[in-house]
Amino acid sequence: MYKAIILVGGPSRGTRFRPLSLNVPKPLFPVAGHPIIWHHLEALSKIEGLKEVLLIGFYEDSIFQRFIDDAVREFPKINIRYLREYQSLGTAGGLYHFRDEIQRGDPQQIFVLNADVACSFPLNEMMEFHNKNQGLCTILGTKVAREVATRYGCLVANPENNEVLHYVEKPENFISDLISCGIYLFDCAIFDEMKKAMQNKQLRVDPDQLVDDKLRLEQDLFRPLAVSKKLFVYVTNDFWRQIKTAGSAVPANALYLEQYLKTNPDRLLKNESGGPTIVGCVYKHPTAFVDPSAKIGPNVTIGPRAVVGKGVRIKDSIILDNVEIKANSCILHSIIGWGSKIGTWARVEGTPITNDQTVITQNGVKLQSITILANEVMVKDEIIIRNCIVLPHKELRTNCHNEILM
Ligand SMILES: Nc1nc2c(ncn2[C@@H]2O[C@H](COP(=O)(O)OP(=O)(O)O[C@H]3O[C@H](CO)[C@@H](O)[C@H](O)[C@@H]3O)[C@@H](O)[C@H]2O)c(=O)[nH]1
Repeated sequence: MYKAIILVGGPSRGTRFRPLSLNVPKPLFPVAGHPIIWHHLEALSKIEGLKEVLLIGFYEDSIFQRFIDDAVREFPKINIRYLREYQSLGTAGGLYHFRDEIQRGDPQQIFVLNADVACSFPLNEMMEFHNKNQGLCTILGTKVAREVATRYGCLVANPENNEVLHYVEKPENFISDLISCGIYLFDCAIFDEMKKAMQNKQLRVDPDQLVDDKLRLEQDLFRPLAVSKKLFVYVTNDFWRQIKTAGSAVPANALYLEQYLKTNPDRLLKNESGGPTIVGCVYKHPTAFVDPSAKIGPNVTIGPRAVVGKGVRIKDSIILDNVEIKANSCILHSIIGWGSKIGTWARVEGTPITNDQTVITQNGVKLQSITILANEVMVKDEIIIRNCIVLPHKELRTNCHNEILM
């Protein structure tokens, strides 16, 4: 029997996801028509013998209830629960705190998944790899561009057997382009290692060292595991990316839509006579309406009850619930928030992003990125909004470029 944990974090961690996280906790933000962590559940549901998924975080208890109610109907073989940390305990702190709950029923192995990633989740392959070596933990790893590697947990592995020789979390200088995807498979003996790590932390009396009560997988567990030759990496060449900023939901959307094309093409819109023109991968919620004269795609998700008018063009964007886009408007590289209204002949445009930007402004200037309208924003007829982040309930009557509109 197997179990899985999704580390969902808490409200204080979603700040880079603003303004969208003002409306919905980041793990529940819809990407490719489903909450971010629904994709984790879908992947976990394909593991034979996986009985329980625990969401661990420090959000209020009620936050995940509706999602869980829907998910248990959709994935009936999995028991899904939320366990709340009384405060942020760190990436291993919650696991350690709830260790009895996690080990109840004696699971053979436990998957631990960061919530804020989009991935093909090659979990069965990880498991096969894990069972062939002598490790306590297998990390899913991937190669990234050298210039961004230091933003992640970096690994140096033995090319013969993929044993991790060296692990450094977000090193100051480049050590490797092989990084941790934040997806792990553990044997239950990891809890003994956590106990040791916790004791070491409590014993540490170096006054110069900033001691807090958090236990972190990356800093407190992986280093000693690498030293004792119990840490391995399974390297994937399939898709993976972080979802940190609000804008990064758009490229994540593209990855999942392209995956649908391979695995569930029926989830995507097709070109049909009398229907809108579809370019590439497009997901539309069944309750949304798109006028047949509109041209949509590639990489577009249209949420529940959205209405897309005549002659509208949408590309590389996420349109959320209850949005109305009036005739002949153009939406490119943008996220249009819940209940927003775009007038006729308007243009809302951002810039496509490649690697996730970690900052929004530089020297007081808004960097080129995805344009984001929060909820209930109104863009008047013929207005152009380019490279902006717009906070909730704004009414935009003049053209705006490169601004954060509060
Ligand atoms: N339950 C809980 N979850 C937490 C806590 N702190 C963080 N998390 C969750 O743990 C995950 C990692 O978050 P961060 O601590 O912000 O780390 P990071 O910058 O995303 O880096 C991590 O992920 C990278 C891959 O995306 C890794 O490369 C890196 O090594 C590290 O694991 C996220 O899903 C976050 O919600 C906590 O105190 N409690």
